[in-house]
Amino acid sequence: MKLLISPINPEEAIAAYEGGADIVDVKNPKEGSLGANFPWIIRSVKESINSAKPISATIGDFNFKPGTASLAALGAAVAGADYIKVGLYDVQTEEQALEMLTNITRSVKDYNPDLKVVASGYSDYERINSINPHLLPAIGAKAGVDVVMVDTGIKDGRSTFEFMDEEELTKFTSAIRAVGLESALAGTLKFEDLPMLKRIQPDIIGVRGMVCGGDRTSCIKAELVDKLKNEM
Ligand SMILES: O=C[C@H](O)COP(=O)(O)O
Repeated sequence: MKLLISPINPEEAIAAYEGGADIVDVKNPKEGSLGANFPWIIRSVKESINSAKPISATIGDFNFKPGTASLAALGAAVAGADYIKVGLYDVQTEEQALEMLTNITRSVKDYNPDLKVVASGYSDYERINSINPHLLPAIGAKAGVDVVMVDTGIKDGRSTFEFMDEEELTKFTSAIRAVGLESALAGTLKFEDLPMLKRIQPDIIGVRGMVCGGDRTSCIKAELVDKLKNEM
């Protein structure tokens, strides 16, 4: 399992890197679960760790706006992101998800075919009226994305494990693997979830709150990233 840590600025990015993050994921929680940060923050995060690790950038919790999302995805790519992550937030149908992901992927890969696109659904999709994440492996494969993920849409302390149990998450990651993509799990993960995560074996786990000491509005602590990396 690779460890993706979500800092909001270069100082936190350095803590994530020093603690042993495998992917440094720039986001802006003020704009939502997968809120986008500014291009200059993405660039300065990349510079702060001397491009020593891949950079991921979220482009937002999106409703059905394929053009806007494609342009945002290109912006993240130009700013230096290696992984471009989109949240299908207010996207309800398979057709909408496919149109979003196909255009975002084209936008990113036309710029640089080596960059990776991450399609994120939400474990709490029912409470945000979004698409069921179990539909995303097939749609993601058809659209040409690289990683399929789940996170929580509402950051109110409830974890992905409250919405999808071990059996369901195992089924989700297996379906992603079966179509040849990488899987990522996130959403208020905690240290005590590690045994279950090890059994599920996603390719990537994504965290913020856990390495801020439990409060995601606080800041990332290198020693907690290090502890997590060791326990993984
Ligand atoms: O991509 C990962 C998310 O930022 C996870 O944040 P969280 O652990 O605070 O839910």
